[in-house]
Amino acid sequence: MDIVFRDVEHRYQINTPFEKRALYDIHVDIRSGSYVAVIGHTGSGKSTLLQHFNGLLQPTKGTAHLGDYTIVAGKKEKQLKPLRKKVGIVFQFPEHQLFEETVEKDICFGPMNFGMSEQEAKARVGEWLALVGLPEEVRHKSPFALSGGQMRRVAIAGVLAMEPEVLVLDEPTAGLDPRGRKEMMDMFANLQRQKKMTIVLVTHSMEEAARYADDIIIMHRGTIVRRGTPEQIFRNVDDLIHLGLDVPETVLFQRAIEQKFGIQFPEPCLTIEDVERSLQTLFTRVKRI
Ligand SMILES: Nc1ncnc2c1ncn2[C@@H]1O[C@H](COP(=O)(O)OP(=O)(O)OP(=O)(O)O)[C@@H](O)[C@H]1O
Repeated sequence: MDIVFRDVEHRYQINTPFEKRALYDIHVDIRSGSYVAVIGHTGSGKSTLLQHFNGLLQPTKGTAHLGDYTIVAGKKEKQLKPLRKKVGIVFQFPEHQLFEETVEKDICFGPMNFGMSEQEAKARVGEWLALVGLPEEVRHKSPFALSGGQMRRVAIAGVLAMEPEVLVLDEPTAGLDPRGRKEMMDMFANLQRQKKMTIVLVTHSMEEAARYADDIIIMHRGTIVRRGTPEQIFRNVDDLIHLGLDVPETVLFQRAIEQKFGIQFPEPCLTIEDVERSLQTLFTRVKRI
């Protein structure tokens, strides 16, 4: 399903002394099957934006087209249950929302709530555990007996069990160690490829955005200020620094070497593998001379 926002604004606590405008005139298209990273400072409106993707929040101005749904400001859309199934949101620290006695019960909760029989849900638990890289043995354990990373995988399996078309991830790797982060990010990349899911990733990690996304949105004070491929976004280092954002270390390395030696790398270095390839090409050229 495509997501298309036209002039979407969101104000919290409207008509109260605490009224706060968190989104201004958002105009955005997210194509089905794409992998979009949303980056921006704390308070720039990322979480507010993504809660509009399944109607948890509704625009206070403008229109949100979410697949077959059109949510128009001022007309409270009530029949959103099917949309919630199509767009799965994994909130920050999703493991805090686990509550059942066993992993199996926790994972089955969502699909059963959406009408799947207990028998079918239980029969598919093994498949959902495999999707998030957990062994069958954890099925009958208490989720609270697992490690933090495993608990997070259980929570994610519960969202995947609803077979969403769009998976929205709000800082899914926060608090994980580097290895856990990489495993989790690779898992989402595989899901996007295998299941043709759309992924919207909110992250503070420029490295994650550069490596995994094919499209980047930068938010600043409730608006979208930049949009482009990782190559387009990270080409403009000064612009990112001006916006107060980090730049991947590999991009800074490339820039420092290019400036110091007056050379140009053959390709933008968004990942360590890009650096390796570029250096190999450069050294081969030097050897020939
Ligand atoms: N329930 C609320 N009531 C009032 N204001 C809110 C509410 N939730 C968020 N805000 C405000 O809206 C603005 C955008 O917040 P939001 O959480 O969307 O930003 P964010 O970019 O996701 O931040 P973070 O990276 O810290 O999660 C902030 O100024 C925030 O204080």
